Amino acid sequence: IRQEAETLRKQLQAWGIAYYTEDNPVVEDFTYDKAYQRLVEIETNYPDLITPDSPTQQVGDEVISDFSKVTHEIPMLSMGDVFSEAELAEFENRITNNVGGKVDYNCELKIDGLAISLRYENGILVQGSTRGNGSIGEDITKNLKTIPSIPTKLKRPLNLDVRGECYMPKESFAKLNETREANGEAVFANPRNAAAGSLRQLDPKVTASRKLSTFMYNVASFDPLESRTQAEMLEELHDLGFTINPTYRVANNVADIDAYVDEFQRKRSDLAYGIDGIVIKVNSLQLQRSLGATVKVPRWAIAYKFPP
Ligand SMILES: COc1nc2nc(N)nc(N)c2nc1C
Repeated sequence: IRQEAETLRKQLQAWGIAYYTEDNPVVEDFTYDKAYQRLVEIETNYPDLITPDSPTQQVGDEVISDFSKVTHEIPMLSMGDVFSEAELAEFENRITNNVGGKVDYNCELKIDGLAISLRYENGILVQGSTRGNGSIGEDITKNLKTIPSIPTKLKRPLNLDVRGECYMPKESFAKLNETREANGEAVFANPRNAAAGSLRQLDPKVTASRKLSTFMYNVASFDPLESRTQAEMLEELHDLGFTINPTYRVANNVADIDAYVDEFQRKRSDLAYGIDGIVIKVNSLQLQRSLGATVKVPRWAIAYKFPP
């Protein structure tokens, strides 16, 4: 029993380090939980086997492993997905019927990264967080402040929440995995996991070393902005100091949307970052507001997903 307790302690400690500091779980949560429960069972029956360094004694454990929580005043929505141009036409039909006429759309690349929200007060970055479940995310302000493309001070003293995608460029991803492999560490499966793991680091210096970047695409503003359309909003974000993805394009009909989709399905492998599809949004912000959202997704936007 003493030997079993010792082995369990060593395993849980090694797994805990990989999970909490490398954010790179080397075992399924289930395996970790089973071992943890067995150790608790042994220590309950044989208290003299409890050691101060046992994972069951590290009360601070849950603190270092968890970031403090952030409530999104304006929920961070996800989006409905479509997988064919026929479904895309159905989306456009729904909008036309709902609005009672043809509208313009803004087409944007769907970056394969991690959704983040940046909170500015009087133009100063005061908080940065992950989407989480849409209403409650994790406070990763310190980590986000290490990313060069995120302005800590805006060109205007505005109060706003800006949403966008944090991603790891393909090249940084390849280099990171080369280094990890050379150091005998587990490699990340894809740039999205690498970005997520790098953002959820407890040590901002590790985040800073991962060469992350951002494309911002949405403003949940508390101060009125000038822009009247999605495309103008992207330009306004750019003028405020954010990095936006310049490939966006206004489309007036389904044929133009299909052309954009086909173009970037072809260009996908040449891009410096991963994309998992295209986002098509009603361009008029006033129409976006009047179309509104369901509990989980906006009615005025759809994601056309590429095959993996
Ligand atoms: C309006 O909501 C959204 N807009 C988006 N736009 C782009 N370009 N990429 C996304 N991943 C995205 N995601 C969401 C939830």
